Amino acid sequence: MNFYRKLQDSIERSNSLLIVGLDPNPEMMPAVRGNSIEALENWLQWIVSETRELVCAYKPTLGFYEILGAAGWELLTRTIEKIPRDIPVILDAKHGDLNTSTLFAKTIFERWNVDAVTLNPYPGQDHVAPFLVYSDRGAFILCHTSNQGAFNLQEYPDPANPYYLQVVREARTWGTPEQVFLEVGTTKPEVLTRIRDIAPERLILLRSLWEDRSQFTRLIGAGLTASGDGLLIPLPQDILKETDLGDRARAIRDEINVIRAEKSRENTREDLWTPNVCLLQQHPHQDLILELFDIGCLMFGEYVQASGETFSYYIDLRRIISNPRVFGQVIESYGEILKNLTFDRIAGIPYGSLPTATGLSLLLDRPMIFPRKEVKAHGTRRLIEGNFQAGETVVVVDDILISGKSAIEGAGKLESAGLHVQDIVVFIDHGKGVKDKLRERGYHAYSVLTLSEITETLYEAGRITGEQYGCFIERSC
Ligand SMILES: O=c1ccn([C@@H]2O[C@H](COP(=O)(O)O)[C@@H](O)[C@H]2O)c(=O)[nH]1
Repeated sequence: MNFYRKLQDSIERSNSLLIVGLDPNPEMMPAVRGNSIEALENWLQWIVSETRELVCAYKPTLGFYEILGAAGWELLTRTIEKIPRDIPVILDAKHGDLNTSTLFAKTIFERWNVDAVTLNPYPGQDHVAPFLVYSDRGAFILCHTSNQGAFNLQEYPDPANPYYLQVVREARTWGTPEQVFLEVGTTKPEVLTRIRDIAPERLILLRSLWEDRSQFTRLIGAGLTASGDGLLIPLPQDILKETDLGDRARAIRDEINVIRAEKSRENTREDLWTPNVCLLQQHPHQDLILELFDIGCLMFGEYVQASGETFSYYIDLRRIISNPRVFGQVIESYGEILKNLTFDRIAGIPYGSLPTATGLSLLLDRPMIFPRKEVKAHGTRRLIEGNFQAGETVVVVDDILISGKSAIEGAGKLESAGLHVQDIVVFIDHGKGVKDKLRERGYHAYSVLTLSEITETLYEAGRITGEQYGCFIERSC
C-alpha cells in the first residue's frame, strides 16, 4: 500500500488530521525524566502510547537524532520500530543535497523504511527525483516558513507575486498529488489561502501554526480542501510534556473536526447550486484529465488568447511531449476516433500538433504530412511537407478548437494543394458552437474531450475550487 493510501486509512481510523513530532529534544521533555538517551527514548515511547489512537502520522526530525551521534541513529531506528506499522512515518529531513539524495533516499526508505520525507526545494527536481523513484512513498516540499529571516527570499520580488508561490507551482509539476505534497509554515491564513488556491489538490503539512493561537480556526479553514481534508496538523510541542497529553490531543482533534465538518458543509451547500455537476458519474477519461492537470497542461487564471480575448483558462498541450506515459494515453485517445474515419493521410497542424500527428501515424501505421506554418523562401519552398497525391483524403489533427481558425487555415492549405479534408480531430473542444461553424464549412469535427467535461471532472476531484469552476461556467456561457 502506498504512503498516501496508508495515510488516508490512518486518517479515517483515527478520525484525525493530527500528527506528532517525535523528537528527542531534551528542552521539550519533562525535567523529571532526566536527559539521558534512555529517558528520551522512554518519553518518545510514552508519547506514541498516549497518542496512537488520536493521530494519523508521526514525524521524527532527523536533526534531533543526528546531534546525539551514533546513539541517536540507533534511537531513531528503535523509535520508528515502536510506531504501529499502520501509522505512517514522515521523516523530517530537509537537509539533503543533490550529490547525496540518491543514497539518502535509499537509506531512509530501505533501511529505516519510513513512508515519507520532507525536502528542501532549492536543489530542484533533480534532488527530489531519487525520492520519487520509490513510488509507494511520499515527499513534502517546503514552500513557506514562518521564519522572519526568510521573508526577503519568500516574498521576492514583491508580495503580490511572491517566490514561495512559484515554489508551489513548480513542486506541483514534480509528481502526482499522491506522491508530492507541500510543507507550509505560517500563522497567516492569507498565505495558506493563496497556496490552497494554486494547489487545491495537494496535501499540506502545516507548521508553526501554534505561534499565534488566535488565528487557529481561520488558518485551518484556509488550509483544508473543499471536502474538509488535505491538511496535516502537528500537535503543539509544549503539550508533549503534559501528563494529560492524551486528553489534550483528543480535545484538539475534536476542535479541528468541528472546523472540518463546517468546511465540508459549506462545500455541500456550494454543490447544491453548482449547475451541471453530477458527482455520481465518473468520466471515462478521468485519470487522463487529472494527470494533464497535474503536469500543468490545464491552467486556470486570466489568460489572453491569440484572438485578444481573455479566458479564465489556458490549455498547453505542448507539455505532454515531455511525459511519455501521458503522451501515449493522449495519442491512444485520438486513435480511438481516427480508427473509425476514412482517410489516406494524417496532417498535424504546426507546431503543437506535429508530435501528436507523428504519434498517430506510428500508432495506426498511416502516412503523415503537414502544412507549413510559413513557406520558406529557399530550398523546396513547399507549402506541404511529406509525400502525397492530389485527390487524396486527409484527416486534420489539432490540439484545441477555440474559434476554429487554426484548423480552418491548416485545412485550407491542404486543399489548395488538391487534397480533400473531411474530418478534423482535436483533443479539446472549447464548445460555443465551433463544431457547427466547421460543419457549415463542410468539415466534420470530432473531439476527445470538451472543456466542460474537463472542468467538471477537475471540480469533482477537488483539483479546482467551486469558485474556479463557477468562474469558468460564467465565462463560457
Ligand atoms: O488555451 C488555448 C487556446 C489556444 N491555443 C492555441 O490556439 C489554437 C486554437 O485556437 P483557434 O482559435 O481555434 O485557432 C490551437 O491550435 C492552439 O495552438 C492553445 O494552445 N491553448
